[in-house]
Amino acid sequence: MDLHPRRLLRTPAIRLIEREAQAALPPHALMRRAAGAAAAFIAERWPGHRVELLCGPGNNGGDGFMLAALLHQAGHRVRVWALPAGKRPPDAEQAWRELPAGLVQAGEPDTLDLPDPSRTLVVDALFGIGLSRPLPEPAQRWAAWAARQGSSVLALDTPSGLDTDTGSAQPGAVVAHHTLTFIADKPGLHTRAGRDHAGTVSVADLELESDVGRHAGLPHGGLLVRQADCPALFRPRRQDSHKGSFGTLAILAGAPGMTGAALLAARAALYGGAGKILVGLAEAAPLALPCDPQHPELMLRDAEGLLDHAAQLGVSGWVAGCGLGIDTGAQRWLGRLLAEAPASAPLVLDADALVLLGTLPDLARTLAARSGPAILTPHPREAARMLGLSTDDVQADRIEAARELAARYRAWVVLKGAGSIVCGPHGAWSINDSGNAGLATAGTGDVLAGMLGALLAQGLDAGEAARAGVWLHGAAADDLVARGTGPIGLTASEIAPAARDLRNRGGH
Ligand SMILES: NC(=O)C1=CN([C@@H]2O[C@H](COP(=O)(O)OP(=O)(O)OC[C@H]3O[C@@H](n4cnc5c(N)ncnc54)[C@H](OP(=O)(O)O)[C@@H]3O)[C@@H](O)[C@H]2O)[C@@H](O)CC1
Ligand SMILES: [K+]
Repeated sequence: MDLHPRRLLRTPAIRLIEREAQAALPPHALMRRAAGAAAAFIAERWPGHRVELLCGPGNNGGDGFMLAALLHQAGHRVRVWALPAGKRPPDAEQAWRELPAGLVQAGEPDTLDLPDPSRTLVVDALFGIGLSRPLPEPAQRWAAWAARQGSSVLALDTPSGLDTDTGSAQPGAVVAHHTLTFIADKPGLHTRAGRDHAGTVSVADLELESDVGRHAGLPHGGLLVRQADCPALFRPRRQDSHKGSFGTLAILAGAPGMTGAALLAARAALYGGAGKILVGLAEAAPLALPCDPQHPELMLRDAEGLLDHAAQLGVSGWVAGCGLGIDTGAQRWLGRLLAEAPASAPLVLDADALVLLGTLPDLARTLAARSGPAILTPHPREAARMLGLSTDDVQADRIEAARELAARYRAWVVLKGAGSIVCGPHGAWSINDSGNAGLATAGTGDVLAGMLGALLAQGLDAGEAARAGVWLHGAAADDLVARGTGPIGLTASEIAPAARDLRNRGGH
């Protein structure tokens, strides 16, 4: 069930595969496979548990009925709570008819308390990918009841009320600890509210793996980024190497009062393995801070001086924007960077650089016309400003927002937030699987930008660097949380050393 690579499919692709399979297979075969996979999943993880099944009016409810029959046969104590249904679809109707007598309960579960919650599993089979309206009552009440009981909650296909394409959750949507999703994994289980509602996601491919492969193309197919997708992070270094082997990264950042942003990015690049790091602070020489006392390895310059001498200094990659400011100086320096940096030097553009790109069409045109690769790292508000949308519009479909930005700027885009989206200039998208709420603190974006710059300087191509950098950033935060350093009070400065340790250890 732990498929690799983990493909993510949006509903049109899932529905297409479902239709083709329905046409090729005997009636009800697909639902039998779904229920069989769920029964095996439960037998392995919750042997001997009582099972409370909450079943809806459509085929998701049908999965629940078939599962109830299988669990009953296997000796579990099973109760079925069914939402009122008009005319059920044929598969669900068949499953309803096959239910052994005595399993369906009269009344509603939320009038009861479970006698032995730790030995009970609640299965959410209320709604799946067919829910096109707000989650109705009493489903919302049943979802709240399930959460109150303290039992494990397993969602079939998706937590009811969660949009598997976008990760938007309806009010009252089920919060599951585990989701067993059918045919293929789905993007909405991993981004936005999906991360809070779906819990651990496993896939039952219903023996349709090759069909998934055929329908996994754009625009509806993407990938989940996990450790196994980032081998470049863990490649051993050759003994026969020197600092020139790992690139010279230049960082244009840190207006007066924002020097910290520049240092966070630069230190992250250092821990990220860049060979040499130059920081061009957004101020006139002489610098207020000539050296980073904590990391004297970093070479501090003024922005203008760094741009003037970049070629002689052998700069092989750039990060720009962290605390850069948006005044005329910042505009000029970013303009120079976009026009002068050779195509061989990839760029990471973050924070104020994105504000400037969104407000100055000349800069945007210069970027789109560049032949060298660039990675843009907006959070949803920055993405909204660049697209002329509201933040809610961006969040309503994060994948499409990332695709639109990537196409517009002909760049790689990392749309940050729970389940960051990584999208290439031709629209190929993936969703990062690592990270936690501890990252919602000042400076973590600067750290990500520095880490991405370091990976580019070490020769990863832009797509590989974007996926691996975002995964590493989140995975380091996950490691810190596992050690008790967060999520509350996790600081941005702690991420880069944790990421270094993780890489040298060979991963989780
Ligand atoms: N995809 C696959 O390959 C496989 C799919 N399988 C399973 O089927 C699931 C999709 O099933 P599904 O399309 O039937 O929709 P489902 O998500 O169950 O629920 C929405 C339905 O409820 C109806 N509805 C009625 N009253 C309503 C009310 N008051 N409030 C809201 N809705 C109400 C609603 O009617 P509508 O809004 O369209 O009028 C709609 O028809 C899928 O997730 C998976 O679990 C597996 O069996 C095997 C392989
Ligand atoms: K469900």
